[in-house]
Amino acid sequence: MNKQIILLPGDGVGKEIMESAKHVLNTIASEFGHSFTFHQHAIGGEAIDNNGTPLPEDTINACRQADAILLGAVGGKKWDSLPGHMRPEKGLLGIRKMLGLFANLRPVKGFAPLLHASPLKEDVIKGSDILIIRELTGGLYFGQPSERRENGDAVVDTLSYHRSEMERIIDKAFQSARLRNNHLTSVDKANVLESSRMWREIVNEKSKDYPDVTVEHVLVDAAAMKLITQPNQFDVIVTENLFGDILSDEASVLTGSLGMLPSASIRSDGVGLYEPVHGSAPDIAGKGIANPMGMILSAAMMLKYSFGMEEEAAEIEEAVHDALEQGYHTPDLQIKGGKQVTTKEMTEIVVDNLTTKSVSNFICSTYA
Ligand SMILES: NC(=O)C1=CN([C@@H]2O[C@H](COP(=O)(O)OP(=O)(O)OC[C@H]3O[C@@H](n4cnc5c(N)ncnc54)[C@H](O)[C@@H]3O)[C@@H](O)[C@H]2O)C=CC1
Ligand SMILES: CC(C)CC(=O)C(=O)O
Ligand SMILES: [Mg+2]
Repeated sequence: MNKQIILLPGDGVGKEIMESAKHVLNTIASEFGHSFTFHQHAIGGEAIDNNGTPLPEDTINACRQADAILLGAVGGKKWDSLPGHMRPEKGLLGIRKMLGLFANLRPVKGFAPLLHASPLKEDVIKGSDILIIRELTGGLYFGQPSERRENGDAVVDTLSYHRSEMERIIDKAFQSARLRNNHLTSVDKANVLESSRMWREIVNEKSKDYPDVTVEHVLVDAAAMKLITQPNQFDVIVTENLFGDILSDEASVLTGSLGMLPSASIRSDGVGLYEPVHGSAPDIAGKGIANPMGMILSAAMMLKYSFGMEEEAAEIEEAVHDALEQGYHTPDLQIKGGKQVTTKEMTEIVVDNLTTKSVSNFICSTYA
């Protein structure tokens, strides 16, 4: 199966961890007999420097024709004083919007070997397995006007949603809950925001179409607290853009590091952009120590959601699990003992686990 994959490494650690994803995907291709063709394009700060815009035309065109897109991260201090429309983050927001990638799936499932890597108590996080579904192309990040007024002394950002934008993400969340444990938590701020009251109404309307799914409404401030005190209470969480952005970084604490979390940004026809949840991590960029797991697991999500390669995705997840079980970890994971490794070393260990696994599978199937 030949697949055209667009790579958008972006800025900071984005470039370092994209190499990891490529290496893992090349290994999967040779182990499973697939062909992945990579096309690299600029986005974010790098694109501002080279093309004068965070989202060049040729990047947009390439993404439109791709089978799937992998993105590292964008942003950095160098571009922080640019006007809003010229910032690196606008490139990422722009590609999400242009491709209509309205559903951002952020699974938060700790790997057993990392239970003790979280600052939270083991018995609190044990067994937690959450899917955060974040609306990705509406709300405060896109609403207009968004501007300074009165010579800079006043400011407005706009939180705007159309009913249809809420309906499609809420439907997606109910469908996802059906494939898991049939429990949906809708997070909003309906005690204050009109947009949240409309969101809540739609969740209640839609719940009639999914009578097998239990629904709970939780206000976002309480949800932030419950996420780290009773994470086992959650199955699928659905929420709007800003709340989902914040809650997913918070939820990463359950897994030991923000560097562990992958995500898929998809639309209904399976086209998707896959990226780790974290940003360009300027504080560690260039040191070769970024945790590549969130990026590698994003590549696994790509195989599963865009290419239907479930077995290949599962092999990557197992190789990641095995690397952690063998005691390897990048410095962001606060683990006593074990073996601290660099981004490149961690990637090689995952690749080794993948190839060893295939060899032992081959031996098993040949001599069974
Ligand atoms: N999707 C994207 O491209 C995102 C981009 N950003 C941008 O990234 C830049 C930095 O933002 P921050 O607030 O610092 O968030 P960040 O997510 O880049 O970093 C937060 C903390 O997590 C650590 N971290 C993140 N990824 C890691 C990894 N793979 N391995 C080890 N440690 C990791 C960083 O070292 C830092 O201490 C900003 O310009 C921001 O706009 C932020 C979030 C998402
Ligand atoms: C545009 C991004 C920088 C927003 C973000 O933090 C994210 O999508 O996780
Ligand atoms: Mg974020």
